[in-house]
Amino acid sequence: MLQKVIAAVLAFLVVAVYRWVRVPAHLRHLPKVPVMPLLLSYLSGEVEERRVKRIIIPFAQKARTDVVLVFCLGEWVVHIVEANAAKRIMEQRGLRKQELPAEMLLWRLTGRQNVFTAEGEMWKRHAKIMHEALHRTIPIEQFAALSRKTFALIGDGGRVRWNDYTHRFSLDAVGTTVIGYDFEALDKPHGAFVERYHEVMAAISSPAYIFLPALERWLPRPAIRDMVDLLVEEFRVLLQKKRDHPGPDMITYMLENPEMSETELRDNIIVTFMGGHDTTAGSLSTIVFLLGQYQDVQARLRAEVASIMGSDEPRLEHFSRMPYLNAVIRESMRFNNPSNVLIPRLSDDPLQVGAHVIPPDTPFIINMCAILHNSTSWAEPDAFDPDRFLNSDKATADASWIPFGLGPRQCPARAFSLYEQKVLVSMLLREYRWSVPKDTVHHDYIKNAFSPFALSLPYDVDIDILKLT
Ligand code: HEM
Repeated sequence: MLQKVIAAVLAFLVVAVYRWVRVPAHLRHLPKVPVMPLLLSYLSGEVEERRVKRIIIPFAQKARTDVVLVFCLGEWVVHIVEANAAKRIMEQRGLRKQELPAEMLLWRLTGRQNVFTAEGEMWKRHAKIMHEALHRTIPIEQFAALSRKTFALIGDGGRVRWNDYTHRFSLDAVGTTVIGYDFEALDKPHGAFVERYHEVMAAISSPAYIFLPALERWLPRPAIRDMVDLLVEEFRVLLQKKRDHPGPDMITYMLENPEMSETELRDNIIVTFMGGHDTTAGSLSTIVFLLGQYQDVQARLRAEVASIMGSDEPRLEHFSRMPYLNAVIRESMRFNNPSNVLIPRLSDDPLQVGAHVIPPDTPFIINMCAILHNSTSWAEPDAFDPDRFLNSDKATADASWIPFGLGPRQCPARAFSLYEQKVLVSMLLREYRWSVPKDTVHHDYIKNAFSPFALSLPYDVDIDILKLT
């Protein structure tokens, strides 16, 4: 009897799983990444970047395709893995971001009335204000002041956990320049606000709740919800303070705009805060790690910085005369691209990609990680080689370099973030020399922490740093 029950339960489970992972009829013409390795990867909590490099890229290469079907969050999603195909698609009209599951706690934090999630007229209004605010000036002096503050903390050097500094640096950079509020992350790493933010993000990032958002209904987390609400309230208070003490920042600029409602203002502060620091921090962790690993690149870059900037304060015009710095940053952002995938999109119309047609209303993802490591665009994609942005491959390399996204919704803070990185890296090179310890955890490849937004955030980036005399 017991055997029959077990057999029935097993049969039921097999049928349920088969139905769950079965490709719908209208997508069966597309090359499908095998589902079992994907499921094992999700279950093991593997980060997006590894999954793409280990499973998706090899499959696409073998199948010689620019389009693959990937099972994710209970549905089949089309991934675009080649730069030209991605560009053509993102220029199409009638694209919209797919709404992620409503249960996700993330929405309680960010709301939905912000430039990141809005569509149509609301998005145009928000994007215009954000674009103007971010392009008024590039706060080079503020980036330089924060770099000096970081060096004061590092002192004469020794072994330094660099990713900790990059997070504090980039949080204060976005705080003081965009939001107009000093979170004092460099001065007070354990300040109440910063701690609460990290706690909330760790809870939101729980892989189980990311891959099965319905858990939020089945196993609700009231204590975490309260913490999220408290954080949202802190952002509201911050907005009120900005009303009373306006300054030369993006939030003041938004407040001057009569069309922005209170909720829109608050939601935009939160997404700018979130989008504005982890990405750049991840990138700065990668660059400095790679410069520590490739001593020849570090020495060559230091020589360029010395010849152009000397001992001057960094100025905008210095950076247009530093092609190698530009190449190193581009190559680092390609090698361990900070943001791996764009938010899934839907199209009202069928989309033609080479020989394949993506039916209307099918979720598709621009897989930036796969594109930035696709061997049709990049010779030896797994090698760190800044010269590819300077030599005869430069035109192809520049055209396929898409870490800030594509189309009208690409990152409005691209220049802001690149200058933030250029200032810190050039000043660091003038101040210090560094190397990677032999026992680094990143020996075979750069290890990134799990991120609910599929970011590449290297952890435990220790460097041995020495002050130059
Ligand atoms: C290395 C640094 C950064 C990277 C790699 C990056 C990457 C991206 C990407 C790929 C997108 C497009 C997302 C999509 O279309 O699905 C995006 C959008 C966005 N980013 Fe960034 N970003 C960075 C820094 C920043 C900073 C510093 C800020 C704010 C100060 C910022 C604010 C935004 C906003 C508001 C959007 C939404 C734009 C829209 O939907 O119209 N980003 N970013």
